[in-house]
This record gives sequence, C-alpha cells and structure tokens, in this order.
Amino acid sequence: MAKGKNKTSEESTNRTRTSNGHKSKQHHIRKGRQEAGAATTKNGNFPVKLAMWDFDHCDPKRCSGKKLERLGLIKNMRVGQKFQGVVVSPNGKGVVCPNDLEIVESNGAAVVECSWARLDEVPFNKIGGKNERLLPYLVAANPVNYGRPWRLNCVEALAACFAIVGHIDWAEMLLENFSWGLTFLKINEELIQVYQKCTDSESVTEAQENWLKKIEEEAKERKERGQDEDIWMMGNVNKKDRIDSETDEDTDDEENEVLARSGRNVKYDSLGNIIPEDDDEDEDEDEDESSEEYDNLGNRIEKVKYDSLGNLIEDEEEESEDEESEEEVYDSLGNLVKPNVQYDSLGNVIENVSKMTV
Ligand SMILES: C[S@@+](CC[C@H](N)C(=O)[O-])C[C@H]1O[C@@H](n2cnc3c(N)ncnc32)[C@H](O)[C@@H]1O
Repeated sequence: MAKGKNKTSEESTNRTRTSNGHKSKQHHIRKGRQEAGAATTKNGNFPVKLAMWDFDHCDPKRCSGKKLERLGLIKNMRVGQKFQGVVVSPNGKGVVCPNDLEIVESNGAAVVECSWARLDEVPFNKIGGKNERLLPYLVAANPVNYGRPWRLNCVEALAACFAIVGHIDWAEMLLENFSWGLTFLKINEELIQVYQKCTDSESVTEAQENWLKKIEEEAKERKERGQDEDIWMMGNVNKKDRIDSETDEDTDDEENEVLARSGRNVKYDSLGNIIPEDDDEDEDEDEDESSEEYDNLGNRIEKVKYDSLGNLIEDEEEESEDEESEEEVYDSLGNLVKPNVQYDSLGNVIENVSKMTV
C-alpha cells in the first residue's frame, strides 16, 4: 500500500492544520492545485524531508516557512508530533555540526516557525525530537533581521544546517527561492567553511568562540583607528552626535541593524538578543551632552524658562519623556514592551494599541 494511504481522513485533515490547530491557508491553495491536476510530489522533489511546526505568529506574506510550504517543499507538523531528523531550534542544546550529516541525509531537517518575541508561548516539550540543535554564530541576510547574528529565519536556519553538514547544494536549492536568499551564503561564506572543517558540536562551538574573539579584536582596532582618523575626517563633530541621537528614536530592529552594521562592540546572547553593555551609562551621558546648546561665544544656553514672576516653568516635553521611560517594560527575552505602540512583523508601527511586545 502506498505511503499515507492507510491514514484516516481525520489524520490527513490534521496534516493541513498549523500547529495551532487552525486550517492552513495552504490547505486551500494545495487543494486547489491538486484539483487542477498539478503534480505535487512529496517535498517538491527536495532530496530530504523538511518539516516545521507552524505557530502562525507571523505575517504569511513575509514568512519564509510559509513560503516553503506554498512551494510544496516543507511538511507541517502537529504539536505532539516528533521529528527524527535534525531539529534546528532555539530549544537545542548542542550546535549543528558536520557529524550530523548522516542524520540529515537519512531523516532531513525541521524548524519551528514562530515569532522570536513569542518563544515563551511555544510548547517546546511537545515538539522537536532527539536531535534538537542550536545554530552557531551566523549573520542573518533576511530583510527583517538583516545583519543580526543568530536570528535567522526558517529558510536561513535550514540552509545553515545543510551548509554546515556539507550540503551547500541543498542550502542553495532552498535559498534560491528568495530574492535575498543567496546573500545569506555570501555574507557567511568564510565562517561556513570554518564550521564545515569541524567535526562534533564542541569543535563547532570552539570555532565559533575563536571567530567571535577575532571579530571583537578587529572591531576594537577599527574603533581605535576610527577615533584617530575621525578627528581629521569627520568635519562637523556635532553632526555625528545628531545622527547618533536620531538613531535612538528608531525601532528596536532598525536600531540593532544600525548597531550591527556600525562595527560598534555590540554583544549578543546565543539567541541574538542584545546584551546591554556596561558602558551604556556613558552613552546616555554622551547623548545628554549632545543635546546641550551653546551660543556663539561658547556659553551654554540654559534650557530652563521662567514666567513673568520669575518662577521656573517646567519643560513639558522633557517631563513626558521621563514618564515614558519610567513605563518601559521588558519581556522575558529582554525585548522592549512599549505602551501604545504596536509593530507588525516587519517592525512597522501600527498605531493606537494599548500594550505589546516589540
Ligand atoms: C523564530 S522563527 C522566525 C521565522 C520567521 N518568521 C520566518 O519568516 O522564517 C526562526 C526559526 O528558525 C530556527 N532558527 C533560527 N535561528 C536559529 C538559531 N540561531 N538557533 C536555532 N534555531 C534557529 C528555529 O527553528 C527558529 O524557531
């Protein structure tokens, strides 16, 4: 009997549901395609099994996992189902390594399609499998988290897994479906080659640590060199301060992107969250200084105002800023939860919502 023919109709209906139990939009699309007689083979002819648990957190138009599903490349898993191959997951313990080649070749690879900001809603104990892995340091090329280490999207995560075990051909096959896809392999080329030469999980972690040390030293050198050169090359120093403080008003993702590209010493934890640096206070002080104004004799212009009786008029703007910063709340992943501001999955602001995670 052909594989899958003995499934009950309920089982096959469940396969077209997302991990939340909702009927996948793809169910309807696929059904339409099948009715039209289009040939859809298992995994769209991809050499190994690809799977995902989809928690429907993301905008389907921008979601790389959903796109792989639309292409017929990836299979949806239910909560409660386990996967035999390598599961690339934030819940992994060791990192993907070349020794995983055999598992990948015989059983494929899977990912967890969910929002980075909502990992605490994912029932990791009911999904996954016995080969759950983290990815080592690699930099995202997708438009949402471009330049951000560790925070790969689903197609990048699968491609990274294949590339590390030595199947760069499979990585390319997946990424070719995305306009920015092959950039991921380009920006990580050297590092992928480093990982490919390793053996087990420990050796990949060691290679990662050495790489991080190297880029940290390079960044330090650039910073030192930059300071020497800046004074001659930057021209209007005040202009630079203004650009820095404008950046502070950007959204988290934009800010991280700018920081990551700037070569400043940004540190991340293994899930790509920015670790606040000790010198944050200094930065704040710098910002305050940059907002000070001087008259043309170099005297500081006091920003305080007085009424006609000589009483101090409080600066309303500053007051409301203070109030806002007091209200800042962070979720369990260290993401800022901003009151009255909601962002869509690309970080665009959606107005007038009471509270949400950025
Ligand atoms: C959090 S989802 C975000 C998906 C995104 N919305 C998209 O369009 O693909 C990304 C998934 O890729 C895998 N992944 C990405 N980076 C990873 C890393 N550094 N370690 C382990 N898994 C990772 C995990 O399965 C993770 O759940």
